[in-house]
Amino acid sequence: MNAPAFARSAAHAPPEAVDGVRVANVTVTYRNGHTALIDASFAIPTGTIAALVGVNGSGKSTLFKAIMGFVRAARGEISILGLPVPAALKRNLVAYVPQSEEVDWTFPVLVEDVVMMGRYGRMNFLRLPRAADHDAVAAALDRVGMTDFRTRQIGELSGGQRKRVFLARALAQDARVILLDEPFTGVDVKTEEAIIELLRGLRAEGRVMLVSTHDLGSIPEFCDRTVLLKRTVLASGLTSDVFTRENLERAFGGVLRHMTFGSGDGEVAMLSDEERPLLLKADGEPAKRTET
Ligand SMILES: Nc1ncnc2c1ncn2[C@@H]1O[C@H](COP(=O)(O)OP(=O)(O)OP(=O)(O)O)[C@@H](O)[C@H]1O
Repeated sequence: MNAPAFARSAAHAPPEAVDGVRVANVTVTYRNGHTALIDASFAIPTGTIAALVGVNGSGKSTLFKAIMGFVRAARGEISILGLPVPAALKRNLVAYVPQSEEVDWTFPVLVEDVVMMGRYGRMNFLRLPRAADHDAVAAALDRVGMTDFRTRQIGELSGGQRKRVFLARALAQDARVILLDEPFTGVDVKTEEAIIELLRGLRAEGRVMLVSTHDLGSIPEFCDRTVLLKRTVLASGLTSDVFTRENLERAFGGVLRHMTFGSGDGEVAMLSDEERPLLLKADGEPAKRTET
């Protein structure tokens, strides 16, 4: 895991290397002619939590859509565990945990039904769940601590509980690659910690989590790798290598609030586009956050 070879760009990785997710020279153009991603390349090994970071409109959702097969790459290739996207989707290898805004919460559906959707890919067209499907749903709900809510309407849950239900859907599917779109928005610190702990457990099982987030401050704590996007991949690799002041300033330009405290060796810069700022020491290394 985390062999130095993976820190190199996908374009330079040896062709025989099988990555969790490998994006090579991908360009995506929407029907209206807008090119949202240009020549994007990176590779993430299995057993990794990777952050996908960039300003609004930098192409994070577009990249997710390309990995999910919702939009086609005009150029380049995406492979998942060494398979092209259609083959990976057919094997139920990829799951998506959506942003809250993408879901119609008034739709009357029970928590256990949402989680059962993760099993659809394994059922025939009648979608009649078998014992194994019910067992997988129960295990997934248990793992995210939502068993007691299984017969509740999804619309009755809090933001953090909804996230956990969609994570349970990905677990019921037994996805090897899980794409999480802003998993911490509207989630309290305790739930965020619980989700991070869960992601660490999934990493230990060799899964890949690609997490789109604006929480710069929490990324060094739980994401081993980072992909910095700005219509293309500005940098990718180990978070400690990618999270430099220079890279972040290139990715965020004037968007970040930027303050400097102290002077000389004790100087700390704060970069933030959200409520959890990233602190950088004078040497450019991320500073440890202390909880208040
Ligand atoms: N269906 C579409 N048709 C045309 N252009 C689109 C479409 N979806 C997104 N875009 C454009 O592509 C660019 C990248 O959008 P994308 O949604 O991937 O950004 P993002 O990084 O996910 O942003 P955010 O942080 O706001 O979610 C934007 O300029 C957006 O306007």
